[in-house]
Amino acid sequence: MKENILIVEDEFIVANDLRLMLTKAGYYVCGTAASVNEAKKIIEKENPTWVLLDIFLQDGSRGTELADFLTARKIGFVYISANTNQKVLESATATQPYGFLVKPFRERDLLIMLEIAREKHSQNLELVQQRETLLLQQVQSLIAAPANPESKMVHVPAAFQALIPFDYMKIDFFRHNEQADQFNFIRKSFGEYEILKNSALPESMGLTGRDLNLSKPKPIKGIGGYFLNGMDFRRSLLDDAWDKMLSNHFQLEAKLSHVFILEDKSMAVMSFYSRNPSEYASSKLALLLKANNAIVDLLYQVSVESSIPFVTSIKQPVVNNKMIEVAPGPKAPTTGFKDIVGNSPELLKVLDNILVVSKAEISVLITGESGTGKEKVAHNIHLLSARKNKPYIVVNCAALPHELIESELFGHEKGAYTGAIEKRVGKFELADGGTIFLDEIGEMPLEAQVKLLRVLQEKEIDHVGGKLPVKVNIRVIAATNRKLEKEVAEGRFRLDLYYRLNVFPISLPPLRARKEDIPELAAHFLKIFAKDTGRNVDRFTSHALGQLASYDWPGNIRELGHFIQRCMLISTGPVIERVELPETISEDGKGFIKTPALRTLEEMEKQHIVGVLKNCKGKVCGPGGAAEILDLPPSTLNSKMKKLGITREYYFNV
Ligand SMILES: Nc1ncnc2c1ncn2[C@@H]1O[C@H](COP(=O)(O)OP(=O)(O)OP(=O)(O)O)[C@@H](O)[C@H]1O
Repeated sequence: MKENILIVEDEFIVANDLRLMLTKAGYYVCGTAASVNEAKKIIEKENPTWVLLDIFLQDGSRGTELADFLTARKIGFVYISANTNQKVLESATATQPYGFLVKPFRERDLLIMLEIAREKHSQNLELVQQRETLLLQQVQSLIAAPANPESKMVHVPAAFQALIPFDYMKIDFFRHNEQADQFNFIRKSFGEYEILKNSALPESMGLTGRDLNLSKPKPIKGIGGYFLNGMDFRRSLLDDAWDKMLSNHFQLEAKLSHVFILEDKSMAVMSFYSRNPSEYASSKLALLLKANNAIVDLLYQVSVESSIPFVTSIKQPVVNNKMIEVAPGPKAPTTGFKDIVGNSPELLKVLDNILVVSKAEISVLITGESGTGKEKVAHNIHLLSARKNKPYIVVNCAALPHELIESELFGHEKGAYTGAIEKRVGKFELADGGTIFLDEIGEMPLEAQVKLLRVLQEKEIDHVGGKLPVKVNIRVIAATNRKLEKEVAEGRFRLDLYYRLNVFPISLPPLRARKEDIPELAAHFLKIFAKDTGRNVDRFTSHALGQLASYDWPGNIRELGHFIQRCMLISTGPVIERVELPETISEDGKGFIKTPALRTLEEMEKQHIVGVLKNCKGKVCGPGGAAEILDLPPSTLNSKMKKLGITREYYFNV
């Protein structure tokens, strides 16, 4: 069946050009609208598969205004605009389109974008479906849990966290439009919240009764929900003293709020707040709406059956999570993560994402500097997925010899080329039924990228020298420490492959952006190495921990791990009192600051490689590259650099 496209474009010539290109390519154009209102009428009548949306329309309406209308109907849309102003781009991106085409464009760009959008749309529908199911399951299992209302309340935030991310959440219960109870949930670590009831939160912020009277939460004006991101949220604070107080205290930048009418006609408002200024979107409100009945039942249960007396006075005693008896609610997801340590908000966000995406079958692209834990994240996604009992195959694309890459990935037949004396099963076939993790995907040569694209599209591989394609059932997780958008722009990475892999991006923060995780990581590594070596070293002094936290760790967690291993080996007692920090890049980025520590062979090797890389202006392989000068195969140099934690920061821009 032909795909049905609506064009929302007020410039006749552009609209006509689009119509001609699309018709020629086999699409059916069901209409052209010059305004948002006109578009809505056509959409109701024609139910298009796709809408191409201009952003600024002459009647003053904006294409972005249609986004919610289309999302609610599960219709995919892509923007076509001449305006690439960052603010416009940001507001368009917040509506989660399937693509963005900048005018003027070529016919080919339009068609490729539509093809990618189609793929993304179908994967997105799967993700939406999976999120809806997950939220419903979590809320329903909480309703069914044999626990008292207070205990259930303790588990409410964890049921929502991964689906509607927040740093702080509150539930206000209203009776006869008067506030009856308020529960505040402050995220502390994965699956752990501080819960403060009524006046306990403002009191904990040091506010007095007078402040509180001035900043009471606003009464409910209407039903339904809304969200405010970034500037819109900040503007709303001008006439919402309560939110202003909260946002100042917790550095909040976005809010999503929804009113639920309970069985006895009382009301409950769930409000989620995030430090991320673009956290919320209509898709998250839609999620709450989908689970509306279950959420209403849950909120009714915890409000009506609550044995906590309704509090009208700010003098009521504090009720926090330590005082509420905790009974078994839905299974806490915390237990599922293997070898991941840390509690910083940045890491918690990553864990939320792992939880959500592990249940879907879609591709994941993990980005982050070297040593930030990309492989750990990929492995955890596999372990939490339905494929957990099937193979998990790791391929380091940087270490594959260029001439053998296809045979390594896809396998070869006996005699396919000189030296192919045996048939070889490739990594994709080994991963059949399970997950393949393509590490350092940015290093994959263009020819192999074409083949990979085919595997993703057709779900089949061709053996080198083989006659027939072989079906494979695999989930692909890819990772890179490169900026793939830059690689695409410079022609080293295929745009279509990028879009296919980037269905669900997870970005890992560098260690310097989450220094609060350093003490926990340090203790974690110490424990592991003490066990491995049988040495009795089990603590750092706070001075040593302070030293560790003061360093930027360009090699991230891997470098920290190696360093702690060395500290342990040279320590003479059970406590590491102070550390000699590794060499670091000087502020001008040009040289090392020397520390008086005696160098290990590894450090010498590292310094030598960095020196050569600097001389080669960062060129690793090819003529005049570091590998040639060091007389090493590029794959060996790459793995040495990885092992020694040599990242681009060490040798670039010098
Ligand atoms: N959150 C974490 N908690 C504990 N250990 C971690 C964590 N993240 C990473 N590590 C450890 O740090 C090291 C590097 O992690 P990993 O190999 O996953 O990083 P990477 O980003 O894939 O690196 P590269 O880009 O070089 O391939 C490993 O030893 C891993 O066990």
